[in-house]
Amino acid sequence: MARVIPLYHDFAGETVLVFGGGAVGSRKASRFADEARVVVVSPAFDDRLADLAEGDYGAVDLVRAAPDADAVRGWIERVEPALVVAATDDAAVNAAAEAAALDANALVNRTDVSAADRPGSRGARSVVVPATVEDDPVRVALSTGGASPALAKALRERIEADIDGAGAMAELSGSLRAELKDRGIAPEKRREAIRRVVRSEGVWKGLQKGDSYGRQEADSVIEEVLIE
Ligand SMILES: C[C@@]1(CC(=O)O)c2cc3[nH]c(cc4nc(cc5[nH]c(cc(n2)[C@H]1CCC(=O)O)[C@@](C)(CC(=O)O)[C@@H]5CCC(=O)O)C(CC(=O)O)=C4CCC(=O)O)c(CCC(=O)O)c3CC(=O)O
Ligand SMILES: NC(=O)C1=CN([C@@H]2O[C@H](COP(=O)(O)OP(=O)(O)OC[C@H]3O[C@@H](n4cnc5c(N)ncnc54)[C@H](O)[C@@H]3O)[C@@H](O)[C@H]2O)C=CC1
Repeated sequence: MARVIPLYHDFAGETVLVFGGGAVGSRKASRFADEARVVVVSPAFDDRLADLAEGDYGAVDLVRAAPDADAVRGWIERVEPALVVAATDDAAVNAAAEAAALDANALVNRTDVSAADRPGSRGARSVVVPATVEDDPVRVALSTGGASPALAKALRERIEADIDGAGAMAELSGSLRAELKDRGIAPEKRREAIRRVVRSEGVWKGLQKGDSYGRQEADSVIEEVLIE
């Protein structure tokens, strides 16, 4: 089975080009609409895509066309995407989109190929879209190596509850880290203080009540570390 490593990409100012406007193409388009300009090329569009184009998720361009395997290359050259998503129900078109994307130095997400169909390396620019959980600025990416997307979804739903409040914890511990540095606290003490804050049940519970409660709890955890 292909081993894949999760990396995080910044697509601001970039374009994601999706071939295929069905159930899968529209899920991918909505996934990327907050992160990038999205163009969907397809002869027909899922209802969800029409809602997305009208909604406030950012502008998704819907282009009505059914390029054949030869014509997808021209679309990629014109649109210059950072990522191509091959999500049509035509395997030859998806394969052509993958090849043309790689030739154009773009990333490619092939939605119709399982890990079992890809023995050996898939190449570093052939990417898997993980299930993601977000509590800004915290992001969890989850993959089953392509073995079971349904499991990726189920695990994502479990983790959603686990990381509730992680965004606030990231903000709080990030600013405490800067403050301890400014106060000239020695590096080892600083690290120990932050390590204890992010593991403190009291701070997590405090953050659920509000940022200032979390802050108070964190301050007492830190004072304990500093007098040790
Ligand atoms: C390889 C990969 C390529 C890629 O698309 O990137 C891929 C491929 C395929 N998916 C298939 C099926 C389903 N995919 C989902 C759902 C998701 N699929 C996603 C990713 C991936 N899917 C990549 C691997 C991810 C990993 O490593 O785990 C998620 C995580 C992200 C996203 O797509 O946004 C998103 C959940 C998002 C969320 O909810 O958080 C469901 C569940 C549902 O719809 O309820 C089903 C039906 C149940 C099932 O079959 O498991 C099929 C069979 C098609 C057929 O029937 O022939 C193939 C093709 C094949 O395997 O051959
Ligand atoms: N990655 C994933 O999570 C999943 C992947 N799949 C695979 O993804 C593919 C698409 O699945 P669905 O969206 O459910 O199928 P679908 O049939 O709902 O959508 C396919 C879309 O591709 C469009 N299309 C056909 N020819 C085209 C062309 N030449 N250029 C551009 N668009 C074209 C169709 O008009 C349609 O809108 C299938 O091959 C399936 O095996 C299926 C389920 C989940």
